[in-house]
Amino acid sequence: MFTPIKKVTKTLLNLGFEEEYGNDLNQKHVVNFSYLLFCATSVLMLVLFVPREVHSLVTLSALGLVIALIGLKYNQTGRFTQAQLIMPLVKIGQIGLFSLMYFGTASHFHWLLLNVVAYTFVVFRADQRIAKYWILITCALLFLICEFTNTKGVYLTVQDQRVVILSVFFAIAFYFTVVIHLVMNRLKSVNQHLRVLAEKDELTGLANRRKVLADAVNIFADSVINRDQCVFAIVDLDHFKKINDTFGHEAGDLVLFEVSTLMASVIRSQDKIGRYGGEEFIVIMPNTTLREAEYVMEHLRQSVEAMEIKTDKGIIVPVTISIGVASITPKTSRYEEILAQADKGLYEAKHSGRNRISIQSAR
Ligand SMILES: Nc1nc2c(ncn2[C@@H]2O[C@H](COP(=O)(O)OP(=O)(O)OP(=O)(O)O)[C@@H](O)[C@H]2O)c(=O)[nH]1
Repeated sequence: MFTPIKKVTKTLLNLGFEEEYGNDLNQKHVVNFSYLLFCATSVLMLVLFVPREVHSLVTLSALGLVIALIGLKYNQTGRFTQAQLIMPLVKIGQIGLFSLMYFGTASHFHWLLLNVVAYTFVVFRADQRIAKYWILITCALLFLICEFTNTKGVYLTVQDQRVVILSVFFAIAFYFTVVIHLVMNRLKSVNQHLRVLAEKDELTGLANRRKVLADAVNIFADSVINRDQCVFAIVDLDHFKKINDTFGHEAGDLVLFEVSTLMASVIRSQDKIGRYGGEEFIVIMPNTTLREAEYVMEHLRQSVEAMEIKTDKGIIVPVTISIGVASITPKTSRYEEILAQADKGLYEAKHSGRNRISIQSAR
Protein backbone atom coordinates (compact mmCIF):
# COMPACT_ATOMS: atom_id res chain seq x y z
CA MET A 1 0.00 0.00 0.00
CA PHE A 2 2.83 2.41 0.86
CA THR A 3 4.97 1.50 -2.15
CA PRO A 4 3.58 4.18 -4.53
CA ILE A 5 3.90 6.82 -1.77
CA LYS A 6 7.48 5.70 -1.11
CA LYS A 7 8.26 5.86 -4.84
CA VAL A 8 6.87 9.38 -5.24
CA THR A 9 8.69 10.55 -2.08
CA LYS A 10 11.96 9.04 -3.31
CA THR A 11 11.54 10.73 -6.71
CA LEU A 12 10.79 14.09 -5.09
CA LEU A 13 13.71 13.83 -2.68
CA ASN A 14 16.09 12.80 -5.45
CA LEU A 15 14.97 15.50 -7.89
CA GLY A 16 18.09 16.94 -9.46
CA PHE A 17 20.48 14.36 -8.03
CA GLU A 18 21.90 11.29 -9.60
CA GLU A 19 22.55 8.19 -7.55
CA GLU A 20 25.78 9.26 -5.91
CA TYR A 21 27.74 8.67 -2.76
CA GLY A 22 29.13 12.12 -2.04
CA ASN A 23 29.29 13.34 1.54
CA ASP A 24 26.55 15.90 0.94
CA LEU A 25 23.81 13.64 -0.37
CA ASN A 26 22.07 13.15 2.95
CA GLN A 27 22.13 16.92 3.57
CA LYS A 28 20.77 17.54 0.07
CA HIS A 29 17.87 15.20 0.75
CA VAL A 30 17.03 16.96 4.01
CA VAL A 31 17.24 20.38 2.32
CA ASN A 32 15.00 19.12 -0.50
CA PHE A 33 12.50 17.70 1.96
CA SER A 34 12.49 20.92 4.02
CA TYR A 35 11.75 23.03 0.93
CA LEU A 36 9.02 20.63 -0.22
CA LEU A 37 7.41 20.94 3.22
CA PHE A 38 7.86 24.72 3.10
CA CYS A 39 5.98 24.76 -0.26
CA ALA A 40 3.20 22.58 1.16
CA THR A 41 2.73 24.73 4.31
CA SER A 42 2.78 27.96 2.24
CA VAL A 43 0.01 26.56 0.02
CA LEU A 44 -1.94 25.52 3.13
CA MET A 45 -1.66 29.05 4.56
CA LEU A 46 -2.89 30.47 1.25
CA VAL A 47 -5.87 28.11 1.31
CA LEU A 48 -6.66 29.15 4.88
CA PHE A 49 -6.19 32.89 4.61
CA VAL A 50 -7.30 33.77 1.06
CA PRO A 51 -10.99 33.13 1.96
CA ARG A 52 -10.54 35.15 5.16
CA GLU A 53 -9.10 37.99 3.11
CA VAL A 54 -6.14 38.48 5.44
CA HIS A 55 -4.11 40.25 2.80
CA SER A 56 -0.83 40.65 4.66
CA LEU A 57 -0.75 36.94 5.61
CA VAL A 58 -1.64 35.95 2.06
CA THR A 59 1.20 38.13 0.73
CA LEU A 60 3.66 36.65 3.25
CA SER A 61 2.56 33.09 2.41
CA ALA A 62 2.85 33.74 -1.33
CA LEU A 63 6.32 35.20 -0.74
CA GLY A 64 7.18 32.08 1.33
CA LEU A 65 6.05 29.87 -1.55
CA VAL A 66 8.20 31.77 -4.07
CA ILE A 67 11.27 31.59 -1.78
CA ALA A 68 10.67 27.87 -1.17
CA LEU A 69 10.55 27.24 -4.92
CA ILE A 70 13.74 29.26 -5.44
CA GLY A 71 15.48 27.29 -2.66
CA LEU A 72 14.33 24.02 -4.20
CA LYS A 73 15.69 25.11 -7.58
CA TYR A 74 19.01 26.18 -6.02
CA ASN A 75 19.39 22.82 -4.30
CA GLN A 76 18.70 20.94 -7.49
CA THR A 77 20.93 23.03 -9.73
CA GLY A 78 24.02 22.64 -7.60
CA ARG A 79 23.83 25.92 -5.65
CA PHE A 80 23.68 23.90 -2.49
CA THR A 81 25.23 26.44 -0.07
CA GLN A 82 22.68 29.13 -1.01
CA ALA A 83 19.83 26.64 -0.72
CA GLN A 84 21.20 25.48 2.62
CA LEU A 85 21.34 29.00 4.08
CA ILE A 86 18.13 30.52 2.73
CA MET A 87 15.88 27.98 4.47
CA PRO A 88 16.74 28.67 8.15
CA LEU A 89 16.99 32.44 7.63
CA VAL A 90 13.56 32.68 5.99
CA LYS A 91 12.04 30.22 8.44
CA ILE A 92 13.32 32.12 11.48
CA GLY A 93 11.89 35.37 10.08
CA GLN A 94 8.57 33.76 9.20
CA ILE A 95 8.13 31.93 12.50
CA GLY A 96 9.04 35.08 14.49
CA LEU A 97 6.64 37.25 12.51
CA PHE A 98 3.74 34.82 12.59
CA SER A 99 4.20 33.95 16.24
CA LEU A 100 4.69 37.47 17.62
CA MET A 101 2.38 39.42 15.31
CA TYR A 102 -0.27 37.25 13.75
CA PHE A 103 -1.03 34.15 15.81
CA GLY A 104 0.04 35.33 19.26
CA THR A 105 2.66 33.59 21.40
CA ALA A 106 -0.08 31.57 23.12
CA SER A 107 -0.48 29.63 19.84
CA HIS A 108 2.99 28.13 20.52
CA PHE A 109 3.73 28.53 16.82
CA HIS A 110 7.35 29.29 17.80
CA TRP A 111 7.88 25.62 18.74
CA LEU A 112 8.35 25.13 14.99
CA LEU A 113 11.82 26.55 15.61
CA LEU A 114 12.68 22.98 16.66
CA ASN A 115 12.46 22.03 12.99
CA VAL A 116 15.01 24.72 12.16
CA VAL A 117 17.30 23.39 14.92
CA ALA A 118 17.02 19.80 13.59
CA TYR A 119 17.66 21.08 10.05
CA THR A 120 20.74 23.02 11.20
CA PHE A 121 22.25 20.02 13.00
CA VAL A 122 21.79 17.68 10.03
CA VAL A 123 22.52 20.00 7.12
CA PHE A 124 25.53 22.10 8.15
CA ARG A 125 28.97 20.54 7.89
CA ALA A 126 31.78 20.87 10.41
CA ASP A 127 33.43 23.61 8.29
CA GLN A 128 30.19 25.63 8.41
CA ARG A 129 30.32 25.80 12.21
CA ILE A 130 29.99 29.59 12.41
CA ALA A 131 26.80 29.78 10.32
CA LYS A 132 25.42 26.86 12.32
CA TYR A 133 26.06 28.49 15.71
CA TRP A 134 24.59 31.82 14.61
CA ILE A 135 21.41 30.11 13.47
CA LEU A 136 21.17 28.09 16.69
CA ILE A 137 21.73 31.18 18.87
CA THR A 138 19.12 33.16 16.92
CA CYS A 139 16.62 30.29 17.25
CA ALA A 140 17.25 30.06 21.00
CA LEU A 141 16.84 33.84 21.49
CA LEU A 142 13.67 34.00 19.41
CA PHE A 143 12.27 30.99 21.24
CA LEU A 144 12.92 32.62 24.64
CA ILE A 145 11.36 35.91 23.49
CA CYS A 146 8.22 34.07 22.35
CA GLU A 147 8.08 31.98 25.53
CA PHE A 148 8.42 34.94 27.88
CA THR A 149 6.25 37.50 26.09
CA ASN A 150 2.56 37.39 25.72
CA THR A 151 1.48 38.86 22.42
CA LYS A 152 -2.13 38.55 21.35
CA GLY A 153 -3.02 36.97 18.03
CA VAL A 154 -4.54 39.47 15.68
CA TYR A 155 -6.25 37.12 13.34
CA LEU A 156 -6.87 33.98 15.34
CA THR A 157 -9.71 33.12 17.69
CA VAL A 158 -9.01 30.91 20.73
CA GLN A 159 -10.38 27.99 18.71
CA ASP A 160 -7.98 28.79 15.84
CA GLN A 161 -5.09 28.94 18.28
CA ARG A 162 -5.87 25.40 19.43
CA VAL A 163 -5.81 24.26 15.82
CA VAL A 164 -2.41 25.94 15.35
CA ILE A 165 -1.03 24.21 18.49
CA LEU A 166 -2.20 20.83 17.19
CA SER A 167 -0.81 21.48 13.70
CA VAL A 168 2.54 22.60 15.16
CA PHE A 169 2.73 19.40 17.22
CA PHE A 170 2.08 17.23 14.17
CA ALA A 171 4.41 19.27 11.95
CA ILE A 172 7.29 18.82 14.43
CA ALA A 173 6.61 15.09 14.86
CA PHE A 174 6.37 14.59 11.09
CA TYR A 175 9.53 16.59 10.38
CA PHE A 176 11.60 14.69 12.94
CA THR A 177 10.28 11.33 11.75
CA VAL A 178 11.16 12.03 8.12
CA VAL A 179 14.59 13.53 8.89
CA ILE A 180 15.54 10.58 11.13
CA HIS A 181 14.24 8.19 8.47
CA LEU A 182 16.32 9.96 5.78
CA VAL A 183 19.48 9.87 7.90
CA MET A 184 19.02 6.18 8.82
CA ASN A 185 18.28 5.20 5.19
CA ARG A 186 21.34 7.04 4.04
CA LEU A 187 23.51 5.26 6.59
CA LYS A 188 22.10 1.94 5.44
CA SER A 189 22.77 2.59 1.76
CA VAL A 190 26.29 3.95 2.44
CA ASN A 191 27.04 0.81 4.49
CA GLN A 192 25.79 -1.38 1.67
CA HIS A 193 27.87 0.54 -0.86
CA LEU A 194 30.99 0.23 1.33
CA ARG A 195 30.40 -3.49 1.72
CA VAL A 196 30.20 -3.91 -2.07
CA LEU A 197 33.42 -1.90 -2.46
CA ALA A 198 35.16 -3.95 0.23
CA GLU A 199 34.26 -7.21 -1.54
CA LYS A 200 34.97 -6.21 -5.13
CA ASP A 201 38.18 -6.37 -7.12
CA GLU A 202 38.62 -2.93 -8.63
CA LEU A 203 40.19 -3.97 -11.96
CA THR A 204 38.08 -6.98 -12.91
CA GLY A 205 34.80 -6.25 -11.10
CA LEU A 206 34.84 -9.81 -9.72
CA ALA A 207 34.77 -10.71 -6.03
CA ASN A 208 38.15 -9.98 -4.44
CA ARG A 209 40.33 -12.50 -2.62
CA ARG A 210 38.72 -11.84 0.77
CA LYS A 211 35.19 -12.34 -0.58
CA VAL A 212 35.90 -15.41 -2.67
CA LEU A 213 37.71 -17.07 0.26
CA ALA A 214 34.74 -16.24 2.51
CA ASP A 215 32.48 -17.89 -0.11
CA ALA A 216 34.84 -20.87 -0.13
CA VAL A 217 34.55 -21.27 3.67
CA ASN A 218 30.73 -21.06 3.58
CA ILE A 219 30.23 -23.38 0.60
CA PHE A 220 32.73 -25.88 2.00
CA ALA A 221 30.94 -25.90 5.41
CA ASP A 222 27.51 -26.35 3.76
CA SER A 223 28.80 -29.17 1.56
CA VAL A 224 30.33 -31.02 4.53
CA ILE A 225 27.15 -30.64 6.62
CA ASN A 226 24.86 -31.73 3.76
CA ARG A 227 27.32 -34.33 2.43
CA ASP A 228 27.17 -32.64 -0.97
CA GLN A 229 29.78 -32.75 -3.69
CA CYS A 230 31.75 -29.57 -4.16
CA VAL A 231 34.54 -28.63 -6.55
CA PHE A 232 37.14 -25.88 -6.42
CA ALA A 233 39.13 -24.73 -9.45
CA ILE A 234 42.10 -22.40 -9.73
CA VAL A 235 42.36 -20.66 -13.10
CA ASP A 236 45.59 -18.98 -14.18
CA LEU A 237 46.35 -17.00 -17.35
CA ASP A 238 49.22 -18.51 -19.34
CA HIS A 239 52.41 -16.54 -19.94
CA PHE A 240 50.82 -13.40 -18.61
CA LYS A 241 54.20 -11.83 -17.90
CA LYS A 242 54.94 -12.14 -21.60
CA ILE A 243 51.63 -10.39 -22.45
CA ASN A 244 52.62 -7.51 -20.18
CA ASP A 245 56.14 -7.39 -21.58
CA THR A 246 55.03 -7.58 -25.23
CA PHE A 247 51.88 -5.45 -25.30
CA GLY A 248 52.34 -3.28 -22.21
CA HIS A 249 50.81 -3.22 -18.74
CA GLU A 250 47.63 -1.49 -19.94
CA ALA A 251 46.98 -4.26 -22.45
CA GLY A 252 47.64 -6.71 -19.59
CA ASP A 253 44.95 -4.97 -17.54
CA LEU A 254 42.56 -5.09 -20.48
CA VAL A 255 43.18 -8.84 -20.86
CA LEU A 256 42.50 -9.38 -17.16
CA PHE A 257 39.26 -7.41 -17.42
CA GLU A 258 38.02 -9.11 -20.61
CA VAL A 259 38.88 -12.62 -19.43
CA SER A 260 37.22 -11.96 -16.05
CA THR A 261 34.04 -10.67 -17.71
CA LEU A 262 33.92 -13.70 -19.97
CA MET A 263 34.54 -16.14 -17.10
CA ALA A 264 31.77 -14.55 -15.02
CA SER A 265 29.38 -15.05 -17.94
CA VAL A 266 30.46 -18.64 -18.68
CA ILE A 267 30.21 -20.13 -15.18
CA ARG A 268 26.79 -21.27 -13.96
CA SER A 269 24.60 -19.08 -11.76
CA GLN A 270 25.26 -21.20 -8.65
CA ASP A 271 29.06 -20.99 -9.06
CA LYS A 272 31.22 -18.34 -7.42
CA ILE A 273 34.25 -16.71 -8.95
CA GLY A 274 36.80 -14.29 -7.56
CA ARG A 275 40.27 -12.94 -8.19
CA TYR A 276 42.71 -14.85 -6.01
CA GLY A 277 45.64 -12.58 -6.88
CA GLY A 278 47.50 -11.25 -9.97
CA GLU A 279 46.31 -13.36 -12.91
CA GLU A 280 44.89 -16.15 -10.77
CA PHE A 281 41.19 -16.82 -10.10
CA ILE A 282 39.16 -19.23 -7.97
CA VAL A 283 35.93 -20.84 -9.12
CA ILE A 284 33.79 -22.60 -6.50
CA MET A 285 31.19 -25.03 -7.78
CA PRO A 286 28.73 -26.23 -5.13
CA ASN A 287 26.59 -29.37 -5.61
CA THR A 288 28.82 -30.40 -8.50
CA THR A 289 30.52 -33.66 -9.43
CA LEU A 290 34.05 -33.68 -10.83
CA ARG A 291 32.68 -34.71 -14.22
CA GLU A 292 30.27 -31.74 -14.30
CA ALA A 293 33.03 -29.40 -13.12
CA GLU A 294 35.35 -30.68 -15.83
CA TYR A 295 32.66 -29.94 -18.41
CA VAL A 296 32.15 -26.36 -17.13
CA MET A 297 35.91 -25.74 -16.94
CA GLU A 298 36.56 -27.15 -20.40
CA HIS A 299 33.88 -24.84 -21.77
CA LEU A 300 35.60 -21.97 -19.94
CA ARG A 301 39.03 -22.91 -21.31
CA GLN A 302 37.73 -23.11 -24.89
CA SER A 303 35.81 -19.83 -24.57
CA VAL A 304 38.97 -18.00 -23.39
CA GLU A 305 41.07 -19.58 -26.16
CA ALA A 306 38.53 -18.35 -28.73
CA MET A 307 38.61 -14.77 -27.43
CA GLU A 308 39.84 -11.96 -29.61
CA ILE A 309 41.07 -9.24 -27.30
CA LYS A 310 42.25 -6.18 -29.24
CA THR A 311 44.67 -3.65 -27.77
CA ASP A 312 44.06 0.08 -28.45
CA LYS A 313 46.53 -0.29 -31.34
CA GLY A 314 44.27 -2.94 -32.88
CA ILE A 315 46.61 -5.87 -32.16
CA ILE A 316 44.93 -9.11 -31.12
CA VAL A 317 46.38 -10.58 -27.89
CA PRO A 318 46.31 -14.39 -27.79
CA VAL A 319 45.15 -15.66 -24.40
CA THR A 320 44.86 -19.12 -22.88
CA ILE A 321 44.30 -20.40 -19.36
CA SER A 322 45.40 -23.39 -17.30
CA ILE A 323 43.07 -24.84 -14.69
CA GLY A 324 43.61 -27.02 -11.63
CA VAL A 325 40.46 -28.76 -10.40
CA ALA A 326 39.88 -30.61 -7.11
CA SER A 327 36.88 -32.01 -5.32
CA ILE A 328 35.91 -32.41 -1.69
CA THR A 329 36.43 -35.99 -0.42
CA PRO A 330 35.14 -37.69 2.75
CA LYS A 331 38.58 -37.12 4.26
CA THR A 332 38.69 -33.35 3.58
CA SER A 333 38.48 -31.44 6.85
CA ARG A 334 39.45 -27.90 5.74
CA TYR A 335 38.70 -25.97 2.58
CA GLU A 336 42.40 -25.12 2.26
CA GLU A 337 43.04 -28.79 1.51
CA ILE A 338 40.93 -28.66 -1.69
CA LEU A 339 42.57 -25.39 -2.65
CA ALA A 340 46.00 -26.97 -2.21
CA GLN A 341 44.87 -29.90 -4.37
CA ALA A 342 43.55 -27.53 -7.06
CA ASP A 343 46.85 -25.64 -6.92
CA LYS A 344 48.68 -28.93 -7.44
CA GLY A 345 46.45 -29.52 -10.48
CA LEU A 346 47.30 -26.08 -11.80
CA TYR A 347 51.01 -26.80 -11.42
CA GLU A 348 50.59 -30.01 -13.40
CA ALA A 349 48.56 -28.26 -16.11
CA LYS A 350 51.30 -25.65 -16.46
CA HIS A 351 54.07 -28.20 -16.60
CA SER A 352 52.37 -30.44 -19.12
CA GLY A 353 52.09 -27.66 -21.68
CA ARG A 354 49.50 -25.07 -20.43
CA ASN A 355 46.07 -24.33 -21.95
CA ARG A 356 44.65 -27.42 -20.27
CA ILE A 357 42.83 -28.78 -17.24
CA SER A 358 44.27 -31.05 -14.58
CA ILE A 359 41.86 -32.92 -12.30
CA GLN A 360 43.29 -33.87 -8.93
CA SER A 361 40.86 -36.03 -6.94
CA ALA A 362 39.65 -39.52 -7.88
CA ARG A 363 36.42 -39.62 -9.90
N1 LIG B 1 48.82 -5.86 -16.17
C1 LIG B 1 48.78 -6.46 -15.00
N2 LIG B 1 49.72 -7.39 -14.71
C2 LIG B 1 49.64 -8.03 -13.51
C3 LIG B 1 48.66 -7.74 -12.58
N3 LIG B 1 48.85 -8.54 -11.49
C4 LIG B 1 49.93 -9.29 -11.75
N4 LIG B 1 50.42 -9.00 -12.98
C5 LIG B 1 51.58 -9.58 -13.65
O1 LIG B 1 51.32 -10.93 -13.94
C6 LIG B 1 52.59 -11.54 -14.19
C7 LIG B 1 52.54 -12.96 -13.67
O2 LIG B 1 53.70 -13.59 -14.08
P1 LIG B 1 54.10 -15.07 -13.69
O3 LIG B 1 53.68 -15.35 -12.26
O4 LIG B 1 55.51 -15.25 -14.02
O5 LIG B 1 53.17 -15.98 -14.55
P2 LIG B 1 53.03 -16.12 -16.11
O6 LIG B 1 53.91 -15.19 -16.88
O7 LIG B 1 51.56 -16.03 -16.41
O8 LIG B 1 53.54 -17.57 -16.35
P3 LIG B 1 52.73 -18.91 -16.16
O9 LIG B 1 51.72 -18.67 -15.06
O10 LIG B 1 53.76 -19.90 -15.74
O11 LIG B 1 52.09 -19.25 -17.45
C8 LIG B 1 53.63 -10.69 -13.48
O12 LIG B 1 54.46 -10.11 -14.45
C9 LIG B 1 52.82 -9.59 -12.79
O13 LIG B 1 53.46 -8.34 -12.82
C10 LIG B 1 47.71 -6.73 -12.92
O14 LIG B 1 46.78 -6.40 -12.15
N5 LIG B 1 47.81 -6.12 -14.12
